[in-house]
Order: sequence, then structure tokens, then C-alpha cells
Amino acid sequence: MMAATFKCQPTGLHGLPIDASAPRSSTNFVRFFSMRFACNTRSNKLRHVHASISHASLVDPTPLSTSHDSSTESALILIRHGESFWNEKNLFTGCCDVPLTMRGVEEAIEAGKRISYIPVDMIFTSALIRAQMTAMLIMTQHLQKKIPIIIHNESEESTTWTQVYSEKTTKQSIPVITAWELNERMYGELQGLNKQETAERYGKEKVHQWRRSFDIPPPKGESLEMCSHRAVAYFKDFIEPQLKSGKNVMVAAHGNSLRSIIMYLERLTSQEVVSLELSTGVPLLYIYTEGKYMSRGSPVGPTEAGVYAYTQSLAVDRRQLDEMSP
Ligand SMILES: O=C(O)[C@@H](CO)OP(=O)(O)O
Repeated sequence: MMAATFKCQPTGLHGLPIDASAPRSSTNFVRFFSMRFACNTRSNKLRHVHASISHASLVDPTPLSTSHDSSTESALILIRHGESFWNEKNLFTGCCDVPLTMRGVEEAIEAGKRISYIPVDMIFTSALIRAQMTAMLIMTQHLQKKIPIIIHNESEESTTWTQVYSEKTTKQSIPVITAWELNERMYGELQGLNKQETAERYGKEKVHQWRRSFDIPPPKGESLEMCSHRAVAYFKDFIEPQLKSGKNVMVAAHGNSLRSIIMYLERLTSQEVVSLELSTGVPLLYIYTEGKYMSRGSPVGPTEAGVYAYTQSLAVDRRQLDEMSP
């Protein structure tokens, strides 16, 4: 049987069938899957909320373009993972792969309610379980009712063996791309140490420098600057093109990888970023339009009084979702 996505595959992709053309490099990989899933995420206008009744001709792939299309407007949701077991214990975590506490699970569910009416076409998470759990829990609350599916490209087999053979199922899915580049800053020899005890040992000021300065790395770890080299480069290479092509993207990552991305989005200086703190499980919304990012703060839940929608097109999306809900 032929994979459902095959039908939607753009012809320009080396002119090869989907399995044979599956790219090995991460650059091509994201482009590849974004095209593959473009079948069900044609635009940010939620034209396919009724995907099951959409005609196949409506689901042509969205070509990725690196040049800006002034008519596109897309939503970018950034979220730091919910509380992890090491957040709870006040330990430096960095790249250690620690899961969420129950409180972290609840934070993620609450975050999901708050963004439940903002369309999501693609999800990027770090390679760490706390960010992935957060993304998945968020999507359990989403009014789109699409199912987030992690895309695996570890080997040729994993790409082939995770193929989906139903176009209908593909339309009801959201691709989740995991990337180590979005991981938390590597905290070196501080990983696993208690933050309070470390401050008592090395002095509050030194530890604050390690934790919040832009360019002073913790012992054998990454400074925020070093972390930003990989996180912001990844954002520019893989996430920004999706926004440019009109897709709504959620990024579930970490305090410092997101601080570096926000520094880029908001053009913060290395002094300004020192005081940028992100709470666990609080979604932040940006609207990408005309090549610029506009911060829209943290969305309130659909039942709370507050901004109904943040742009005209998001208001249309939300009305459609309201009409769909029982
Ligand atoms: O321990 C860590 O990995 C990070 C995030 O929890 O800590 P900090 O806030 O000190 O950068």
C-alpha cells in the first residue's frame, strides 16, 4: 500500500518517491517533513479544521520559502516546560533528562487550556523529555483535536517504519520535530548540584553570573551566548521558514534556550537578557508578520475575560473552533 502522504509529496523533492528521498541531514529533514505535513497544514487560517470533509484538491503542499510573503501572518507560541523533578529539588538540570512532576503535568495542562484556541500546525521540542511531555500534554487540551506525532529520523528504518498510510489520519496529525539544539543550556559541572548550596559555596554573585550573564559560562558548561549559537541558529534555519510560509508553530523548550531565542526575537541586548526570567509552563505568544515578531504576552484561557483573539485572523480561527465545539 502506498503511504497517504505520498500523494501530497511535492514533485521538486529530488523527483524521488518519499521513502527513497527521505533526507539524512537535519536541514533537509525539517523541510521534508514540513512539506510532507503541509498536506494537512496548508495555512494558518485553520482552513482545515474540518479536514475530514476537505477535498483533496485543497491540500496541496505549501512550498517553503525563505523570502518573506507580506500576506502571511503566523502565530509562534513559546513555552518553557512544566516543573521537573529537579526544578522541584532546586538542582541545576541543564542537559540531564528529567521528567515532569505532577505539578509540571498540571502546569502543562493549564497552558494547553490557555492556548487551546490558537491554531498549531507544527511543534518543535528539544530532545529532552520534560519539553516533550509538556508539548504533548498541551495538545490534549487543544480544540483542534489533532494528534501530535513525533517524527523519527534516527535511521532509514525509523523513517520507513513510522510511515502513516492514511491520508485522513495524516490530516488529523501535527508533526512534532525534536531537536537537541533546543535543549537546555549545558550546565557543565553544576548539573545535579543544589542551587542554594552552590550559591553558599561559590558566592551568590558568582552563581548569578553563571546563571544569568550572557557570556560567562559555568565551569565546563555553556554560557547563554554559547547556547544561543545553536538554539538561535536552529530557530533561524528551521523554525523561521515555517513561520514565513504561514504555519503556526509551537516551540516547547527550556529556560535558557528560550531566553536566547527571545533575545533574538525582541532584539534584547546582553544586559537586558540578564533580567529575563521565564516561569515554567507559561505560554508566550508572538505574531510573525511582515518579517517582524510582535509579542502578544501570555494568552489567557478561553473562558477567562481578556483578549478574545490577538489578530483578525486568529479571531476567525477562534470563531471556527467555537462553532465546532459542542
Ligand atoms: O537548572 C537548569 O537547567 C536551569 C533551568 O531550570 O536553571 P537556571 O534557571 O538556573 O538557568
